[in-house]
Amino acid sequence: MLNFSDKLIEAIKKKDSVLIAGIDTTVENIPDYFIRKYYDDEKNEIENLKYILYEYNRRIIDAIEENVIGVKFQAAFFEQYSYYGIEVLHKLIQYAQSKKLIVIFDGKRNDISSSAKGYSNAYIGETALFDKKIKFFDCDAMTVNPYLGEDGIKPFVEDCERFKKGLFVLVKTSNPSSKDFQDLIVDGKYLFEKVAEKVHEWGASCKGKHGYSDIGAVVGATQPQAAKMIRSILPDSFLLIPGIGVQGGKVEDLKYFLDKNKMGIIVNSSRDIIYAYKNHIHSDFEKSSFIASKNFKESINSAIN
Ligand SMILES: O=C(O)c1cc(=O)[nH]c(=O)n1[C@@H]1O[C@H](COP(=O)(O)O)[C@@H](O)[C@H]1O
Repeated sequence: MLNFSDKLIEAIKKKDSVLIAGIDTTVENIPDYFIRKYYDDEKNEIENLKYILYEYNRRIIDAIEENVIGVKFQAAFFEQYSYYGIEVLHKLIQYAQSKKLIVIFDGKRNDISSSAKGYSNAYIGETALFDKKIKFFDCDAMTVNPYLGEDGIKPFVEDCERFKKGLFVLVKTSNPSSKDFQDLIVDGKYLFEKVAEKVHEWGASCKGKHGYSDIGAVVGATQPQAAKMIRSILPDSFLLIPGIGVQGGKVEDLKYFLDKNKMGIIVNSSRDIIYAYKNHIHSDFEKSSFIASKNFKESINSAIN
């Protein structure tokens, strides 16, 4: 079985893309014509939710799959619909896996180690159930929050080693308030630099055959200055870069995130892809998302090659 970092590298080469589509769909943003077509008055809201939320995202995945290496599912968008949403998430993860896409679970999870282990079991590891061990979600990677420190991260790192999975630790996030804590000075360094140093340490035991670590960092596209500093601390980690487009991150700044081989990045875009129909690219939502993802892939490639 390939390490996560090797899987990423192979997918990037095969598809000539570093693009990840963020599946962050809410029902109110699904086009009216789609809802009118599929809403069944004979069924209740929940049954309609489950069908429409699944079907819209499934079709988006079909439309964009040749332009992206994977999908990132943001848990909040599914959790807001209670366990009905989680059921849809589970089905969509399986669908993306059947298409050989890389699946990232974005829940920014963490807790004390015993609880962190439960999150890790669910999304990248396995859960003991009677006399069996079950891989419930079996995603390729997940996002984690480092605020609790090393003992909260270790259960995830151990599962990465054991199951060849990946982690993306929040190092410098894309939002304006990321400065509140992440830019505090500790021992003469920014706190995000300290976190990056830890990510480097945690990743030392999980390296793939290409020499990249399976423990990566989340660095917002809106943070090119921080990215330069983080890259020097993390020369062989993948950076997951969200925040391009709607949040103000620019494709031209991606060069600051690259490693010495001009690699080591994956770039997420959510709303600009899943709701591309709102930009009137095409009358059909699937074609709109296809065109948006293709344009995105190409503009990223010309900015980083
Ligand atoms: O971990 C993330 O994915 C993440 C970290 C971060 O710093 N900023 C950030 O926007 N994200 C996620 O990336 C996605 C960005 O969505 P768009 O702004 O619509 O492309 C959302 O799912 C966010 O939750």
